[in-house]
Amino acid sequence: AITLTLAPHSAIIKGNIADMAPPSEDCIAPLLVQVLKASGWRQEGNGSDALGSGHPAPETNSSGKEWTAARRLPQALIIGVKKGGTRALLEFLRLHPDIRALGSEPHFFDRHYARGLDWYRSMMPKALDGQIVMEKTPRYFVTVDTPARVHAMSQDVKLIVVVRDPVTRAISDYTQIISKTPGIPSFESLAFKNRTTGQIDSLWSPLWIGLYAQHMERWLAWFPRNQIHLVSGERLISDPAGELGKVQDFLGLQRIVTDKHFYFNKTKGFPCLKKPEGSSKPHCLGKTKGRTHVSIDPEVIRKLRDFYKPHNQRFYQLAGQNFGWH
Ligand SMILES: Nc1ncnc2c1ncn2[C@@H]1O[C@H](COP(=O)(O)OS(=O)(=O)O)[C@@H](OP(=O)(O)O)[C@H]1O
Repeated sequence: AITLTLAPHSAIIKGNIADMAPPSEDCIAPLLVQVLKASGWRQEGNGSDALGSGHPAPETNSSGKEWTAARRLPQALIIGVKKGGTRALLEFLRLHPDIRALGSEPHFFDRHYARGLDWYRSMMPKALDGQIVMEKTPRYFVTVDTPARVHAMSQDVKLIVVVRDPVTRAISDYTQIISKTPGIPSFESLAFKNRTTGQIDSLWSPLWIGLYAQHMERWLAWFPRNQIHLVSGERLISDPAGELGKVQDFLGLQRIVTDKHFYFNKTKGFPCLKKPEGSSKPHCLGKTKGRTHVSIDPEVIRKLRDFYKPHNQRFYQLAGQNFGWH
């Protein structure tokens, strides 16, 4: 819980709201958040959210509105895709004062579902009334049971998917895999069932994850299209503020994260934050984000592009937009 020490002029907050003339309670909740922020209160949850001590009963005023931060289940999830740019999106969204995001990936719906919703809630950062709680676990997008499980938690949850050219995504994925397990077979030998006939192994995880239409259809069996927002991984790099603007609209938030927050770091080759949350120094994502990919035979890339063409077309139709992957 947060202890409030407020100047006398803010005694309004301690009083009985119901007894008071305007400003109305609805005006005061955001006001309180502003007061808290102005007084240096920071959001927690920079990736170190440990298994919490449960969720304390939040204090309420006479009208039942919560004044202290409490742990709540997420109202928005970044469900994928792996290597799409999910970390960048989450870190950029954290700049928004109305978002409280868990820094680590909880993998609740795919790995830890048996621990139950109370466990999941206890993992979340504390949030004030009106703030949106969210987390990202890119594997959710491709795990078969996840849409039904997410739906069982909330029918209204907002879902975000960052998608990226599946060929580039697969190479990015493999680059990470080989960095963790050096000596594994080459990309080429894993991507093909038979290199001579050119038959592709679509069940190899780095390729299978890129079958976006197939995964999207599973989500659409549980959630309406307008509850799923697609972010272009390519535009998240070329125009982060533009993509962030659309995500904030989707979440029903004011556009507070704008081009003022980003600069393009030429050395890194990616957009970075001028001032990330809780810091005054510019900040780029870590070394594992935006790394040099293993080089792949151009002929293999051409074959993969041919393979994905019909899948991408089907995905564009489901998405109602063309992501321009050729
Ligand atoms: N601003 C910024 N800085 C650095 N990297 C950025 C940024 N925006 C998007 N990206 C792209 O994010 C890719 C990693 O995606 P994810 O964070 O989804 O990866 S993971 O699934 O969590 O491992 C990562 O993939 P690689 O380039 O293959 O490393 C980046 O291309």
